[in-house]
Amino acid sequence: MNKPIEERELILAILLEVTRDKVPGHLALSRVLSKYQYLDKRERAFITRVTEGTLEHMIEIDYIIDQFSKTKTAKMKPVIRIILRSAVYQLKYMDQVPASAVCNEAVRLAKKRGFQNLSGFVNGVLRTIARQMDQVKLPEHPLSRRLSVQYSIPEWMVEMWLSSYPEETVEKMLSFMMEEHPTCIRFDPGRITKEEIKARLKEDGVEKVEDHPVLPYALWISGYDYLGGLETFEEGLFYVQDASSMMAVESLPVKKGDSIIDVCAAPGGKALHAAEKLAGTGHVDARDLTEYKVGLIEENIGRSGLTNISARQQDARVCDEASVETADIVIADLPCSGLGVLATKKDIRYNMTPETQKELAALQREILSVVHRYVKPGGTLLYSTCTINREENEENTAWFLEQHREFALIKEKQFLPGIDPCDGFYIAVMKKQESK
Ligand SMILES: C[S@@+](CC[C@H](N)C(=O)[O-])C[C@H]1O[C@@H](n2cnc3c(N)ncnc32)[C@H](O)[C@@H]1O
Repeated sequence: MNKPIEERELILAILLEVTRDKVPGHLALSRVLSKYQYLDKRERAFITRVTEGTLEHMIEIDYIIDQFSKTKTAKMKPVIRIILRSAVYQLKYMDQVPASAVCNEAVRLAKKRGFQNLSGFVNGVLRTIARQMDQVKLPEHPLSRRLSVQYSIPEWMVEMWLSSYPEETVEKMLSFMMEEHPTCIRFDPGRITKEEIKARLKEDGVEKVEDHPVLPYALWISGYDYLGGLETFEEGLFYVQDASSMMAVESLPVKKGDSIIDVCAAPGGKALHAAEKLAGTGHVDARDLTEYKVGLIEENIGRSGLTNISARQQDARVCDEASVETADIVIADLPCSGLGVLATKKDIRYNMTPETQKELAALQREILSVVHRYVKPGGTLLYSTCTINREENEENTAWFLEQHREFALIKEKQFLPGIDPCDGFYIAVMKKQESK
């Protein structure tokens, strides 16, 4: 079997799922990698690099294609558009693949997918781009358009951030979102020491393991093949979680014996972290909307070996009367637009819209209006999101505090990627007054 063609067919299938069917990129990719286990390390790396890279640079790539093609990318057939996009990514960003091979494989794939009539078009556009790539200039004005093309972030997002943060901060954020970053993991120091987990990761074939600069139980790992294939992962010796999420739980006054409710817990990152902090005491009640999501939390609880945490299905918009004033801590890590994690989830930027953000901000208010009631007098409410958008973050917290004078803001922080050593993330810790 001719391997290069097969890899490119898989890349086409993944990118179609993501761009046409709106399947999250990391899911589409990991499904293919786990289905085609026989692919070797190099092939898996190629598929990962081209799919992630194409998604990451898609606005820039479309801009390049549109300079040379009479039919603009927006008007192209989805299969042809994807074939061109992934080929242009290889031409621009992968020196090790010869330009002629990129063009030939793209033409061959177009024919194989039944577009014999467009193979000349694919060939012509790609060979022109290969010859003239160096002459492509970024648009100069306005600034939002230049940054949008340069960093492949939709212009409306760039405009939103430029209206909230200085230009220099926005450019640092955008630049961070384009870079490759190691995977951040959390281990439980109550279960394994840092030296032991580092040694086990090395045995598992992980090439690089680094200490996180702030959190003693966080590590950055890179140079591994497939995470699900690592023994340390199977044994539940670590949990993949960005440091920003860890800092959310770190900012809570967790004490032994506490009763904690996490109202939107799946897949369980913060709930498990909180349960670890309880060190075998107290209880974490981890909830989510659907049975499927509860299953994900249960899978992670099973791997963790923790016994002071359980999962159940509960719609956070509906008040669970039995929980009112029962929790020392309520974690409300709510569904959000996810713009803080664009460095890892490359496709969110293309699926999010200002309208959806507004709907999410309203949903967050609806959930907060219900779940604050679970906090005991003197207890704590954590509101967090993994996004960078004042409407979902600071404005929602201000609105909540205005409505609920019994809560006081203890800590508020917007982590910014490229500025803080983590993804973009928002935390508001609020304390409920003691009963009179
Ligand atoms: C940001 S994620 C939570 C991440 C989680 N806290 C962690 O650290 O792993 C938001 C979660 O809210 C859940 N969700 C959305 N609407 C919900 C609702 N009405 N009730 C409960 N959970 C909901 C989603 O299924 C999703 O799992």
